[in-house]
Amino acid sequence: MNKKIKINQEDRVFFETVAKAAFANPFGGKRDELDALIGGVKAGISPEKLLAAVVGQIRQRIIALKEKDAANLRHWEGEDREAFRIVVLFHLFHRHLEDFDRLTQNQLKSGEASCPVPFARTVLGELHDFGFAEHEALRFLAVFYQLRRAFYFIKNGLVGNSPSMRTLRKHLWNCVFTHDIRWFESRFWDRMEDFSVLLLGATGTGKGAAASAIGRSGFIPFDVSRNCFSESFTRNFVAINLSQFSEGVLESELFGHRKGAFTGAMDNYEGLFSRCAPHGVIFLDEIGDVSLPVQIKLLQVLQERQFSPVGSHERKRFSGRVVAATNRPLEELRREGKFRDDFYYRLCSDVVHLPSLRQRLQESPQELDLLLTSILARLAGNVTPREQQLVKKVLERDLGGDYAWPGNVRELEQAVKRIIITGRCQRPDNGQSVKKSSDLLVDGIKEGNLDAESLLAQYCSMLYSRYGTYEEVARRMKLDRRTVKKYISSSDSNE
Ligand SMILES: Nc1ncnc2c1ncn2[C@@H]1O[C@H](COP(=O)(O)OP(=O)(O)OP(=O)(O)O)[C@@H](O)[C@H]1O
Repeated sequence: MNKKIKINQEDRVFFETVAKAAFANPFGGKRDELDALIGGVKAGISPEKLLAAVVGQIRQRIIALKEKDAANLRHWEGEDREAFRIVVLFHLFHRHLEDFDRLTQNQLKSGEASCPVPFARTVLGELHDFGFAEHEALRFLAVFYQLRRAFYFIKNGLVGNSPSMRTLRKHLWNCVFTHDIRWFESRFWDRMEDFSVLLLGATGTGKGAAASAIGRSGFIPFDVSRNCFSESFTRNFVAINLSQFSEGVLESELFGHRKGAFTGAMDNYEGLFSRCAPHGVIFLDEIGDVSLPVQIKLLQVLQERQFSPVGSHERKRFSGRVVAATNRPLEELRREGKFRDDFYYRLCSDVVHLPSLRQRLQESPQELDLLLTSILARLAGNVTPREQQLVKKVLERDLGGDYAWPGNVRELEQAVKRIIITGRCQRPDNGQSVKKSSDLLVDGIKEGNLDAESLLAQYCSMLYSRYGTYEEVARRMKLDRRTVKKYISSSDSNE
């Protein structure tokens, strides 16, 4: 008969602390404190030293258990078994952090084809030696990869350390793993598809970046026969900007069509829902711009998990997750009957609010430095602190410290590009631009050289620079918002 191990009080306290750390949100405030307790070091030391201390402490306990021939699940029972199981998982995950990071980076470079996982056999072998069944070992290998990937993309995809950004990261982590990772591990690891996420926030606040972090962090099973994960995470995220398509084209883009379904349908076409991998994420951007008939079709997909390509009765299954975003006031649209309540409730298992850049800068002046470092690194490779300070000074000189950044991070990116090219950036002046666009319009009318399209486009632009939103222009002109947006974009590109 197997001997059963009982842990002493000191080990029990240690194991409990490890369990708390294992289940804590890594973007929450508590995790570092718990790691410091496990590692027996002071909080606030560098992340690398903290990790080394944690791994070292746990390794010592595991070695001691191995010496007593007790480092296998079969020797444990009840609560002690659960505590030992968590310590082993925590230990193995942290031992292979660098392997998983390398895999993520390789996968980013190689794109669509899933990369080989040279260390997979080692991890599976270690899990087996600690007493995990084969199917559990395979699942934990996939969960380890998912945890590390999610950490990577949530940390690096969204720059900023203000309190509202920290809250956002914590929230995104919960979108991927639920608020209690124990639930995730035991029940939801392959069932997150039923939890749609709605991202709300002004233009340029990073809704696309947040969606991509969630989309690249899904569970992907490991395929032993190919020694790789069944999909590349780059294939697991497919995005569409719904406001770019007219209603007819949009249905084909989403659901695909069959050859001959309409004039011009020369071949079968696979839509976005067919292209989404089984555990993948579809990002429906600008969901607030979608017409009521398309809302009904999307609602059906979310409810029944089935859809038909245009011109076909074939029922296809969709087993991915939906993340949607809009910068439009959904409450207002719902009140006006332009956004269906049933569709809204299907979309919002979780609603994530993206903070404005203005709020972030008010909370933490350091935010601007962090964003500038990241934007400049993306545009110019490594820049010196002095060069970064020059850019910052121009921003302050030309825009002033109180600038509201209505276009948020996207506007900041454009301002930095302008500074690189021209050495300055301009504060948009509504008064001047109204005059400029109205002058252009009047000149065109006087000269009699405007066709109907340009007349409408310039008038829309003039109203837009006066009132600032597509909605208001659409209301005044009694036009649909999408049409207004199209006219304004065409007028901007002709300037
Ligand atoms: N926190 C952030 N850190 C780094 N880059 C960011 C952040 N937020 C936004 N960006 C960058 O700003 C640009 C705009 O972001 P994104 O497209 O995600 O905004 P959005 O909220 O989806 O805008 P829209 O509503 O207009 O579609 C992108 O280049 C993105 O990488």
